[in-house]
Amino acid sequence: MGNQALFPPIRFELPAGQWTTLLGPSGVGKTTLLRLIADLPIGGTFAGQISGRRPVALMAQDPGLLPWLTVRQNAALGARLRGEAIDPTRLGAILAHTGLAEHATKYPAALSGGQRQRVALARTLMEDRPLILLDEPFSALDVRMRLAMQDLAAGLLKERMVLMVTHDPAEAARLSHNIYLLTEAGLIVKSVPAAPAPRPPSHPDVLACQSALLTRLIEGGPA
Ligand SMILES: Nc1ncnc2c1ncn2[C@@H]1O[C@H](COP(=O)(O)OP(=O)(O)OP(=O)(O)O)[C@@H](O)[C@H]1O
Repeated sequence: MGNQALFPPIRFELPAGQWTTLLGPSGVGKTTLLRLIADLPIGGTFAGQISGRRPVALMAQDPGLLPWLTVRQNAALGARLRGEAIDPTRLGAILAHTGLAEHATKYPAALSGGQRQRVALARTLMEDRPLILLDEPFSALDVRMRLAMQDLAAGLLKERMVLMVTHDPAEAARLSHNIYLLTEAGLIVKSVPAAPAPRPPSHPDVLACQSALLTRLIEGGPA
């Protein structure tokens, strides 16, 4: 950004049908990377190449709900903006699975932060896109809800190409097929547990992966 590069040249691939997770210190450029992939403006210039772009759904850090629309209308916003028919069965199921059915007619101002985040998740899950970008999608949720939403997203996005940014090593260890750590020195590939995702949070391999990530994040420093 500005005259200074955020990080040195990096290269990575997003395999289809896999969940790829990006961790790293605050301000290193994770959101910028998502915005680049989504072809959205960034606060600087980009030198590089992104190949094989696909139609994308981005769930940003800020839920970005429209205050004059209800939960139900916000969740279906993508189709509404494109002038497409909304599948009421799919919408009803996603609102039910995200625990929002009873809040469907409320407006964002009447929701908690976690409920707002779930509306943003519901909106992203409603988007039938091959590439899904998630920026700290579960950060505002309590532990039980977080696990439930992780399982829901992992199930609904199984066939998709997913790139998630998170600060939570436990989340990364549970959900990922590939884990990258972005630092000022470059991109570090981390190993993932062998068990199929989503993995139980207390599985020994998940705890070991979580611990290794935590250690690396605490240590910081160059790759
Ligand atoms: N629109 C912008 N204009 C100028 N600089 C920006 C802009 N957006 C982000 N930056 C800067 O670019 C750097 C990377 O920001 P980015 O949001 O990608 O970090 P991040 O790794 O996602 O951080 P966090 O974990 O805190 O969300 C930061 O130093 C930030 O201040």
